[in-house]
Amino acid sequence: MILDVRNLGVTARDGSPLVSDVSFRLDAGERLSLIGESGSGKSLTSFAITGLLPDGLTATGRVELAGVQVVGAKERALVPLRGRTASTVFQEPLTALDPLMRLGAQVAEPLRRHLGLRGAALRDAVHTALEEVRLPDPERIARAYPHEISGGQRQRVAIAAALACRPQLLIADEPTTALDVTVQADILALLDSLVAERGMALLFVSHDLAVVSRMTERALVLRAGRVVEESTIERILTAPADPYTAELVRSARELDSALEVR
Ligand SMILES: Nc1ncnc2c1ncn2[C@@H]1O[C@H](COP(=O)(O)OP(=O)(O)OP(=O)(O)O)[C@@H](O)[C@H]1O
Repeated sequence: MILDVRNLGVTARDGSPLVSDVSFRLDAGERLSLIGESGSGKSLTSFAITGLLPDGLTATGRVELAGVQVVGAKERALVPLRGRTASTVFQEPLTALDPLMRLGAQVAEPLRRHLGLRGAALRDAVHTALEEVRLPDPERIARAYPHEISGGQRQRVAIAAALACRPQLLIADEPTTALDVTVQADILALLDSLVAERGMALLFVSHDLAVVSRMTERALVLRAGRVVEESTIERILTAPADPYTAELVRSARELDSALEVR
């Protein structure tokens, strides 16, 4: 098992609960989505897995990542896991990328830190990482700054950096929400094939049922920081057990049919 989350809680500075009693497991190579409306606790749950909660928030319960208990761990114990055991791809690639640093140097950073690569070996590994996310002209991209390439290309670079050290778990937090729809489909296809080729586990965070059904077969539905349902996507779409899930499905279908009549 790569990830075992048991009774995870996240509390705010004033003690109010933001996430409560969330439990799930992921085996090596397994995929799961976290779905729910805005504010339901999807991102906080995914941040807690690598110990990256925003300042002032506290996690309780257990998160075992490749056997390491993350909740309460010292930062020193978590740094070797991030980018190596588990990596996160965020909604907005600019949060992961430094605007003032050449893209090649940013992809190089995890390769240097975790794998100790230097010189020509490092350059080759950066080139390979950029090629693997199907970026044309990796040499040019490596020399460019984030603002010099498109949003879709930036997300590809962020994915290259996240996957450069071959993590066992990829956490994708709304990875296509900030992108144009046409680019969205390409990025989803890329993630899907990389996860499959490398046998990675995937935790896919999204509010969009259409996107989720493209990426995973199972989902955990969150509402107000609690799990309301864990089921196959098929079951969620056809026979949602919880009234809230039914509502999510209904509004997704409404959106769909609104598009069809145009
Ligand atoms: N740094 C913070 N301090 C206090 N409350 C926070 C903080 N970050 C998030 N929250 C609150 O925690 C709850 C869960 O937030 P979270 O970001 O996990 O939701 P989400 O389901 O990912 O939604 P979205 O898709 O909008 O990001 C929300 O009510 C949010 O306002």
